[in-house]
Amino acid sequence: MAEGGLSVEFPGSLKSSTLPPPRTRIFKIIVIGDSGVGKTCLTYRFSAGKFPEKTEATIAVDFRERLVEIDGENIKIQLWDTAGQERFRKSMVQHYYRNVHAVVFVYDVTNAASFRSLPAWIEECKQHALGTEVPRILVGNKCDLQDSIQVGTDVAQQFADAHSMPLFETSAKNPNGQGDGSFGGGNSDHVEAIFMTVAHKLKSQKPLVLSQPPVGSGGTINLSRGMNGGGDGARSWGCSSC
Ligand SMILES: Nc1nc2c(ncn2[C@@H]2O[C@H](COP(=O)(O)OP(=O)(O)OP(=O)(O)O)[C@@H](O)[C@H]2O)c(=O)[nH]1
Ligand SMILES: [Mg+2]
Repeated sequence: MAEGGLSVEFPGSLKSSTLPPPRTRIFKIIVIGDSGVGKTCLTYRFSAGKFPEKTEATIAVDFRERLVEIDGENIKIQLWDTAGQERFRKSMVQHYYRNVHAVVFVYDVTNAASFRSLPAWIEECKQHALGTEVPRILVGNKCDLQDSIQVGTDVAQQFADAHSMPLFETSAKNPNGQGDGSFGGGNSDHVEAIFMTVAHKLKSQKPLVLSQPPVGSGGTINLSRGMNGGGDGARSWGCSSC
């Protein structure tokens, strides 16, 4: 048997064929929001399992990936960590929004201006033909800075409801809520739970049409929703604010 493959005998045939290993679906999730809200830290936290010691403003985009298994299926979660600064975004914006499966909007709970910017980020998505059929979530980051909070949960929840998005409040730095237990879901890794929730949502969406990767694409699979797919809107997948 070829490595990683599966050898099968077809009835009536003397030849055996080698099937490729099962394909790994890729979910492309873009993470957007003002500069400094913590997009790089959140995506790094999910992919590397820790808070980065030092970050610099992202230029254009960084990719972070993690392979997860959901209900026995291998899924690659591909996070597109985009630049918040306009001057670093210009050349790449078109690429961010191509074949996106989900959008994560991030604001900083200690920075009201980053919350006020959210309508502009939502508008940018609309302009790139991303409608409500694409799952979207709202993340308020830096909840560990309890003494500096400028955006309360109530106002954030109202905004999330108005835009049919689940709200998560978390901290890339202290994702377990250690210290005060007021956020973060006990002992579980909250940042992990956020991205896994999105992946579960994407996996449950039906129908998903797998298209063959172009020759030489290195096995990348494009997913597109069928005509009737994803029509339930974000609200139907529940609010997980915490
Ligand atoms: N206290 C605290 N600081 C955080 C948290 N997340 C990020 N930071 C800090 O916020 C600053 C900006 O974080 P980044 O992740 O680089 O921000 P960004 O959104 O990627 O910024 P751009 O790349 O410019 O768009 C860094 O100094 C981080 O250490 C958090 O949850 N808590
Ligand atoms: Mg960044």
